[in-house]
Amino acid sequence: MQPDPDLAHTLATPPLETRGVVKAFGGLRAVDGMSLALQRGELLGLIGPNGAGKTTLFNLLAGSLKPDAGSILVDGKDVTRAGPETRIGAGVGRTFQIPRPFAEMTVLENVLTGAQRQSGERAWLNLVKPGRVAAEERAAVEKARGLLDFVTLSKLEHEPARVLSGGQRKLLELARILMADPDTILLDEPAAGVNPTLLQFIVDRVLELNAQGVSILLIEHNMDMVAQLCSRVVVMAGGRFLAEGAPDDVVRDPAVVDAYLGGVA
Ligand SMILES: Nc1ncnc2c1ncn2[C@@H]1O[C@H](COP(=O)(O)OP(=O)(O)OP(=O)(O)O)[C@@H](O)[C@H]1O
Repeated sequence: MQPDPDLAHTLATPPLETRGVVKAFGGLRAVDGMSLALQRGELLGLIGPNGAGKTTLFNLLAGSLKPDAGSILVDGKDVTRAGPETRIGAGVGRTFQIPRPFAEMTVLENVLTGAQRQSGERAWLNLVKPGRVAAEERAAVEKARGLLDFVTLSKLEHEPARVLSGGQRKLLELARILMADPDTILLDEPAAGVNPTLLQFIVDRVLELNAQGVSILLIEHNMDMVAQLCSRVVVMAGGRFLAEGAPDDVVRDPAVVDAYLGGVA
């Protein structure tokens, strides 16, 4: 059988890439010419000391910030000027270091907010084709329930999100972004503030998503978790690329050790 050139091209194109991206806040270059490519199906770690620019880079990748220079590509297409909705539509999902669910909405309703725009939001269609809208809503609820099952929050579906612990909020957020069927996920510190049992569960879910083919970029300070999940990590310091390699190797790299001790700023 002949190899499919389109498929080969798709597989070789990084799902997410930055080229020379710069973002300054006043005089501070939080991200300073950063280039990075996530490979398809990869689970890549992004580490670096506090203030290295990791979260700012995530905000640029997710479209909530626009870079001052450089470009951002999703599946090889330039999305530098596109907003967050377009990035979600292009298959990029993002979680936050501190998730903020809608506290008074139920757990199930929170997951449903991750669904992409549906016919029901178009009032005219609701009037002329109410059956189609109702069927879409039923399908969305079914999908949301399946995702709550995946993150083991099913028993809490009718509870308001405010009752959830910090770790459960992270799982809820994961379920919410999965509603949009992302090909690529940006995970911002999934381990922070999570108890060890839940942490292992989150690790397992992340591995399962990756095994299903989802490409993942992970910011994490917990190096045990990074070592469990990632075969490659990129180190940022002072807004710039500092090093990359296997987790065990980069933590021994003198430049990386120096950056964590405050040598690079
Ligand atoms: N909105 C903003 N306005 C001004 N400065 C900002 C803003 N966001 C981030 N910064 C600054 O940019 C730098 C990079 O911050 P960023 O949060 O991206 O780092 P980080 O690597 O994610 O750090 P941490 O590991 O502590 O979360 C820091 O000096 C921070 O104070």
